[in-house]
Amino acid sequence: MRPYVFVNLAMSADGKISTRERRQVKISGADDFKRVDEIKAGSDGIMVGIGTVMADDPSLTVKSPELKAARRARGEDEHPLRVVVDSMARTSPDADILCKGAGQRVVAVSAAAPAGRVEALREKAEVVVVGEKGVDLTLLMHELATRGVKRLMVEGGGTLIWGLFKAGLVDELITYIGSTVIGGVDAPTPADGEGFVREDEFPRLELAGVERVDDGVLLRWVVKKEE
Ligand SMILES: NC(=O)c1ccc[n+]([C@@H]2O[C@H](COP(=O)([O-])OP(=O)(O)OC[C@H]3O[C@@H](n4cnc5c(N)ncnc54)[C@H](O)[C@@H]3O)[C@@H](O)[C@H]2O)c1
Ligand SMILES: Nc1nc(=O)c(N)c(NC[C@H](O)[C@H](O)[C@H](O)COP(=O)(O)O)[nH]1
Repeated sequence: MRPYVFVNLAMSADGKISTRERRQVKISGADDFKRVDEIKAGSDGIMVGIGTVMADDPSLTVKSPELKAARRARGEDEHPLRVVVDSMARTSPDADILCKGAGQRVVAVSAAAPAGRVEALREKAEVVVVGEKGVDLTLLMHELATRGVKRLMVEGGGTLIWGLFKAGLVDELITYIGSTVIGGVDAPTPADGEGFVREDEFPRLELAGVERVDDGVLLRWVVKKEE
């Protein structure tokens, strides 16, 4: 049992999700940011890796007052459960994702995480220990499902997204391609990590949607399940 997992990201026309210095770049236009807020508000959980927390310090909160009111009217927290995948418990207890906005947080760590840092995080979030060195994403998904997460939005970054594909945990990939060029051989891309090598490892996608949004293109793929 696991949540339905959909990845939502923005990348430049040349396939980068931020600069080589991992500084966040505004790739989405106003309409796409509005769309992102809507799908965030329709999710039970939203997940990022520690690399994204260190680079962007995102709060991952729902921005629209109407969408927050609608969540409250459904008896839900204003913001989805926020999840950080963070093997070594490097998330700062002062991070926006742990401090901004009401709602539940889970920080997923590995058994190798230093006890002191884990304890410091317990003040601000539920800490879930899954995995020996890295976070066991399959076990984490089961943990999130037991907490009522049915629809999980994954924002990134590239290392986490590849890890989720590698574990066969992605159901849908939504990519916004914005009208800018970032460049940089070391700039992050939507799927970083080790990467697949053999063609028979490549996840196969079925194109489910193509839409012009702002000055870019929104592509939606459904991940084909292994026969
Ligand atoms: N444009 C976008 O839509 C978008 C969205 C999110 C992040 N970003 C960018 O992505 C960059 C961060 O990406 P990143 O790759 O450095 O870090 P990340 O956010 O993907 O976090 C990866 C880290 O998570 C931890 N982790 C633990 N278990 C793991 C597992 N099983 N699989 C994978 N990771 C695991 C590891 O410490 C790993 O280094 C930033 O520059 C940020 O701006 C862009
Ligand atoms: N959809 C999208 N378009 C972009 O142009 C861009 N740069 C991101 N980047 C993802 C980033 O990690 C978080 O979405 C923001 O950091 C949100 O942060 P807040 O919740 O507003 O604090 N995402």
